Amino acid sequence: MASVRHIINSRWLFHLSKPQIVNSSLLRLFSTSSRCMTIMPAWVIDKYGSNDVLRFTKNASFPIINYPNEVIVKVFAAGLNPIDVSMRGGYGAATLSMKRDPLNIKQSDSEFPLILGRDVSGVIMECGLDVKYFRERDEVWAAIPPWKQGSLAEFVVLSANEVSHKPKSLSHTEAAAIPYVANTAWSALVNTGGLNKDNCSKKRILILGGSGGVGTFAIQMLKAWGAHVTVTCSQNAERFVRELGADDVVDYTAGPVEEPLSALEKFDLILDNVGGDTERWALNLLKPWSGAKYVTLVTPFLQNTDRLGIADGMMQTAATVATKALKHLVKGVHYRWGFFAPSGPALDEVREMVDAGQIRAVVEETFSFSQVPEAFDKVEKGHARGKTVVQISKGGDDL
Ligand SMILES: NC(=O)C1=CN([C@@H]2O[C@H](COP(=O)(O)OP(=O)(O)OC[C@H]3O[C@@H](n4cnc5c(N)ncnc54)[C@H](OP(=O)(O)O)[C@@H]3O)[C@@H](O)[C@H]2O)C=CC1
Repeated sequence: MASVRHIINSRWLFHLSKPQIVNSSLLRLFSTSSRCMTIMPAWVIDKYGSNDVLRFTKNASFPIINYPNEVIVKVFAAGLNPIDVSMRGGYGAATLSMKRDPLNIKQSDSEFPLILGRDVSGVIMECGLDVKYFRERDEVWAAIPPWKQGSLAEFVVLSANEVSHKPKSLSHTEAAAIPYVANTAWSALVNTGGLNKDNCSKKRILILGGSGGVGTFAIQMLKAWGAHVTVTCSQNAERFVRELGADDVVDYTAGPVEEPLSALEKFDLILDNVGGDTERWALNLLKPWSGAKYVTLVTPFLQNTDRLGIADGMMQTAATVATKALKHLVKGVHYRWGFFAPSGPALDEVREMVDAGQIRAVVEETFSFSQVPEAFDKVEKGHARGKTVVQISKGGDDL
């Protein structure tokens, strides 16, 4: 399925390489039907700050299909992630603003009003003319890149290559709990870590921070692929992560976690969802000279560009990662940074695992569209046990 989609969508590259040929008078020609809606309800922010910058409006700009490979999705449910809380406070603004497509933000140079929310489950309302893999009324799920307007709104526009058909076995609320953490775990474990369903069966994987969004997904995917999975989490999450499939569980609240971990057989890959001082000891837990990798999701990349500007921030980042990679390479282990990467084809593969009963959605709490500030409060307090989801509009099968 994914390969068919790759072939079909290779046509997009021509159009995407020439965005300058698109002008406003041509925009409507790219979509299969005309629209009369110009505004929609959404939660927006007009400046960076704490929860009080969140503002509900009925007059947010309706998304427009600016490129022929785009689709408009009516949002039934939106998942929240720690990055939404960070972006509300201005995290990544320098880099993300640079990546924002001027055709997909308002005519002003500003990113505001900005719509947060990175996960969506909903139904396709409109397709660009080059979209072959999807049709109007298809039920879909997707993770929205942080440089695009988000899903805390009634509609969102996405590239078709970011979108995937939703698993039939999940409600929209459940489906909205998966795409962002799935695309992140996939990028870190598959693209960066080199794991796949065929090479995991004899591998020992350590997940630092297993009880949150990324961890709960990663445990299930790795167990479906036959890996042995060790997890660190709080003592009160032990049963929860074991139910998801974790083989060994180490309580990080009981004392320095590196001591019990070093008593275990060494690992082939470590996924670090915690950061901080973990780098000081975690790489010693890998099997040296065997291709073993440490992949951390907690990187200073966006902080560097926020603090130093794009050019200096990127130079600082490159220098930091190169120095660390070299330092560990001489000890026989690989040091890597992992990043979220939007991918509809990866979600196609995840859908198959979900519909086969190998991965379940872990929804910790749901909120209504009027409760978005409360949902942010929940995520900001931390101690996640799975995902927080906002139900956006009536009409989904579960709403
Ligand atoms: N680089 C990238 O592109 C991306 C990076 N990330 C980053 O990855 C990290 C994980 O994301 P996500 O899973 O969504 O976050 P969540 O907030 O959903 O989960 C974090 C989990 O870690 C647990 N935890 C906290 N401290 C420790 C510790 N010292 N040891 C073990 N567990 C701990 C928390 O529970 P408790 O405190 O109760 O123990 C919580 O369950 C975040 O820092 C996020 O910013 C996420 C996505 C993309």
